[in-house]
Amino acid sequence: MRFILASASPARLTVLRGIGFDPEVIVSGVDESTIEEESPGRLCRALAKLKAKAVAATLTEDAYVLGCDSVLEFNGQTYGKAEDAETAVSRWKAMRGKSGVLHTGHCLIDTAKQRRHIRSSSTTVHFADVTDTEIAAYVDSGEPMRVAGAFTIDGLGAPFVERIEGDHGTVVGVSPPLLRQMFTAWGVPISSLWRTESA
Ligand SMILES: Nc1nc2c(ncn2[C@H]2C[C@H](O)[C@@H](COP(=O)(O)OP(=O)(O)OP(=O)(O)O)O2)c(=O)[nH]1
Repeated sequence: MRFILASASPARLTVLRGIGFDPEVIVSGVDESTIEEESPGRLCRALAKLKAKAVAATLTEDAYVLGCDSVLEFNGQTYGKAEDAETAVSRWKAMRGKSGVLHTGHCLIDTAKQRRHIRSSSTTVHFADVTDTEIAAYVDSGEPMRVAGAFTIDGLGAPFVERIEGDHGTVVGVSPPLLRQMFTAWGVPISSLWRTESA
């Protein structure tokens, strides 16, 4: 059955290909501002559901559809991407030397059997005590404005993350162990999603 990633995220596509999937990308194009939730867990799950449902509604053939959304919980606030350089600098000056929780919502839809999982995974991220100069250089790279939480764990931001508690994929944007749990709950072995060499 087709596996559709309802996300524009190159990072999510890389993770899914890395675990042997053969995902097709259909970007949902939804307006994320329509969802307001106090808790970061509820927010990322609601946004993941919005994206997956929007794409599933366009399909004429059966498929698994995965929508995701990542947010950073820090100091009691919930953050997405840094909207501009000034915001990224002030966020990093607040985050350095401290920790936050990256929550990634996952909505997995099986259109053939009309079933759905909506779950999120959370990973605590400990930030290095970076200098003003490092923050300026990192923001100048443009990366913090492209990613949830204004940092990456596998890009230019990696040296600025001291350690994590939880799975790595959750920080990048999709959690392989959570995907396994969701498919296993449906009686679908994760290995059945591995692309065959001929594909
Ligand atoms: N490579 C990498 N990307 C990250 C990391 N943390 C967050 N991101 C990226 C993954 C997603 O592209 C983005 C999270 O924003 P969203 O969940 O809103 O997804 P995005 O807007 O990119 O695409 P989508 O809304 O799913 O079509 O940040 C990281 O540690 N590494």
